[in-house]
Amino acid sequence: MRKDQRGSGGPLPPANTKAGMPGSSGQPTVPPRKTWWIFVAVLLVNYYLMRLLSPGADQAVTIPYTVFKQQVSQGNVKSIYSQGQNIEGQFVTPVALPPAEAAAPGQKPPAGPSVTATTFTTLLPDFVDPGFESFLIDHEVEIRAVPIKAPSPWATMLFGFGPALLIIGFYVWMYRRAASQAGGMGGAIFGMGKSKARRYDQDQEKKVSFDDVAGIDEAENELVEIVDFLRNPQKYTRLGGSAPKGILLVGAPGTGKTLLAKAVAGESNVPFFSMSASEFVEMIVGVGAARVRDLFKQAREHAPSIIFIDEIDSIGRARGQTVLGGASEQEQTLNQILTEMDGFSGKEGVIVLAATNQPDVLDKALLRAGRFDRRVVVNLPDKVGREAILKVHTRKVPLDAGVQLAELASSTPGLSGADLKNLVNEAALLAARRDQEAVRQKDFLDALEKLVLGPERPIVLSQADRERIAYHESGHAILGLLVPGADPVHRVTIVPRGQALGVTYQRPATDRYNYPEAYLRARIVGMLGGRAAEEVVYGTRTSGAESDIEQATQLARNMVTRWGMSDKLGMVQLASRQNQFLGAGLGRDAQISEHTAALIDAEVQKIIHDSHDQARQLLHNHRKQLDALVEALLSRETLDEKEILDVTGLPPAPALKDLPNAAKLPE
Ligand SMILES: Nc1ncnc2c1ncn2[C@@H]1O[C@H](COP(=O)(O)OP(=O)(O)OP(=O)(O)O)[C@@H](O)[C@H]1O
Ligand SMILES: [Zn+2]
Repeated sequence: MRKDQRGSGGPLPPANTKAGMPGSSGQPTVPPRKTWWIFVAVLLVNYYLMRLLSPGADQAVTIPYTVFKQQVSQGNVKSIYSQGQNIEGQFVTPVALPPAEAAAPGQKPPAGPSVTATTFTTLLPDFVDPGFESFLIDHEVEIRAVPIKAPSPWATMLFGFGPALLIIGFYVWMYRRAASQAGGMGGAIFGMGKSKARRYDQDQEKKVSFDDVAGIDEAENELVEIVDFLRNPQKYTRLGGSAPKGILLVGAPGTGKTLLAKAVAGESNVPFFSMSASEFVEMIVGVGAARVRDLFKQAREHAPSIIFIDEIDSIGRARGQTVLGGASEQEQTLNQILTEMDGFSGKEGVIVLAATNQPDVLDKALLRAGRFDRRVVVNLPDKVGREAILKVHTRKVPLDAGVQLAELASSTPGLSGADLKNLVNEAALLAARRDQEAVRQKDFLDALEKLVLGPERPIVLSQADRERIAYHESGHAILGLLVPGADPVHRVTIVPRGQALGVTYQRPATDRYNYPEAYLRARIVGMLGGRAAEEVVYGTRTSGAESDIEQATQLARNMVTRWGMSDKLGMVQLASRQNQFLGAGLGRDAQISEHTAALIDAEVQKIIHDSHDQARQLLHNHRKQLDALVEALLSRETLDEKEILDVTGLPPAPALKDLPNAAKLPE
């Protein structure tokens, strides 16, 4: 019950957000942990190189003063260098020393055979004899001014510049990685201002045509003209006209805006430069503008061509209104785009397509004539559209004869093209896991459930908890059958899924574009049915109604503040309009007085209160059916539409149009 969610269609509470879409934007690369290991390895290699390159460093042995004097008198010491009492020197011929005498400084004498050494160190005793200097000169020992163990010039250089080189190398390498991950041309360190735009025309296999786009015909039709222009520009420019320079594709996430842009390129057979607007802007000021310049330069060189800028809202946000810092960089980038678009005449044959799902935040300057003055709205697909999209994506999937894409399309209102693609993919994976040769309808339905409600969650619940959840869900389901106008109940389950401990899955029978007040009230009554059932049966409350309460309140508030459905407040706009595509509120709030705010709260409470009473009353009157459904759920866990009707003996809820007075709910 905790966070039990109810499937719902249409844009009321956003029915579902986009699920599992492949991310289309190149995120700035963060060095992963692995990188640091490589860095450490490079340091180690560096260290060992040093040791190799500094000669004699490890062969020098410490010898007693007596041995040193003995070697000098034998004429076997070539040169020495002294500093204070320390003397280091070189033998003429290497000397084999017994292990006890040949100990590297600070180390225990090595065990085993004697050590052969060419360099040595020793310590002068305090009482060194006065004739020591002439003794050395007599035996032709060179007294040097520089240490014998001076590192080779190579080592000096490495010591001096090594760390700096290493760090520079590391950054170059990181930068290249980042650039290549962003899919880029020009990954050198000096290529910062390069656009990193991807060209799609080159790999023919990935070429997209209008055949791959389905269910968004209006948008497609508007772009057909563009394709024609790109194919033979002369036809249009002959009489002095010029093509549109910029077209803004506007629509919810996953509706196929990118796909459409690619299809335009594929159909017109011109190079397609694609870049996500967020990729323009990096931390360094001025890079964005440079990338824009480079992108447009490339496009012009390859004209006729298409530039596609995804997520343009991330830089095209009205200037001076950015959320966080970085405004000036973003403004520069935006200004550069405006300059570039003003710069070409429209006869070069470069067309700029841009996509956004927040058209209302865009800077007005972008939308002026001669820039993105055409706007193509890409809507969520309707039932026919969804079927067409399913057809496209099942082209290469072996389907069982029993698969009915039309039926699937009607139970997926609110899903975008990307969602549907994902659905087909999940179903195919499921069928493969079930060792089938073809994908069956059931695989699609199970995949849909997983997609909309999340994967099953294996948690163990006590018998008492299960019963309580069963009552909660049955409460929703029974009201879905009783309240006229309620959406058909497709499924009830007490298998925990995603966030939910149980789910009642309701979907409108057809796509809805306009919501009668009675329908909205029926929805609220149904949403409150879970808690109401618990109250009727146990007389106590649990926290399990949280998301029901949230959704019902939101809906009631919209009725009052946006849709003028409160008699007390009337048709006054009391809340800002929502973003059509994201469901989030728009920036500017409607101005309301404190008095009005209090009235709104009272009206919202009244709707909720009345609906709650009604839910409790209806369930109280149908306790027998409620108990029957709970019993079936406890033994079978999941029931589909037909089973629900069988178990309860209730007919499906009557449609609103069958009622004499649709605005009022029956008692
Ligand atoms: N109308 C459609 N017909 C066929 N496939 C579609 C359609 N819409 C989306 N898809 C599938 O979904 C994928 C993702 O869609 P796309 O990236 O074009 O969406 P978008 O609108 O650009 O989304 P976003 O706003 O998140 O960038 C496409 O590659 C395509 O496979
Ligand atoms: Zn609930």
